[in-house]
Amino acid sequence: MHVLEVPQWQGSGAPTARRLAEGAALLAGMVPYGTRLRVPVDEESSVDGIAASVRSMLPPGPVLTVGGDCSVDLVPVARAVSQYGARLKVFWFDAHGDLNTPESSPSGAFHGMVLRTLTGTGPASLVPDTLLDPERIVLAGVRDLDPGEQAYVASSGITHLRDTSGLESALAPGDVAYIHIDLDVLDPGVFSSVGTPAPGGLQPGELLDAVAAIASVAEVVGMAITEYEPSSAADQELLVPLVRGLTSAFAASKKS
Ligand SMILES: NC(=[NH2+])NCCC[C@H](N)C(=O)O
Repeated sequence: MHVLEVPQWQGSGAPTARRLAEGAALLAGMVPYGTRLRVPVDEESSVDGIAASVRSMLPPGPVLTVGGDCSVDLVPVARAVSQYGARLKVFWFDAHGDLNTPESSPSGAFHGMVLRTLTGTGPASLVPDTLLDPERIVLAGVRDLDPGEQAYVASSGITHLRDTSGLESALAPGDVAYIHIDLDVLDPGVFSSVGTPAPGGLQPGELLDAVAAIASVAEVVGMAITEYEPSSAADQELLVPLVRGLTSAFAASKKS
């Protein structure tokens, strides 16, 4: 297993986004195993340029990508789509849908467009060659959708599950899973080190149980943990066992 650290903040519109670089390093340091690779990011870097670096550095096989903002997952998910096609289910654990287009986005920030871009609508330079069928997407814990996103969810065939218990039933026999985690899926009352918090989120145990349930019925072919903006010692302490649990479930997932 490889751990790909992407200290990107350029996809986020949050005023505190610069903290994401430190968050990426802290998250990578919490992963108890794996070979760590770090994508170079600096003041001059663009989302396009970083995506190109991720593409050239992404090792074959299972990769845990740590952000950085949510859009660090563009290339890893796109690769899983091209490898697994209609067998792939993408579980998007997030407070947000990240389903805006450049036209519908209220912020203009790419991290709110990344999942929509994977389905084919987004900044032209970032749309992948092989598109993700919305019917292969499961939104988990998502509770803050902009109007354009609501309309897209209602018309596109995306599965939107507010209750994360039993979400593994979205998997058919033979399916494999990609698990994207934006830490703002957690309730801000228990974890608030994120740039775009939204009330009504999951407890850490609920997130872990849901991920473990997916990993017990399907091969997890990739995972990302994103959007950590370190701002308190208590949040950092909460993440240590959570990251260990999530990555252990990933490593131990059923092999198809
Ligand atoms: N991955 C995230 N934290 N996304 C936040 C997106 C917020 C808002 N929906 C936007 O598009 O600007």
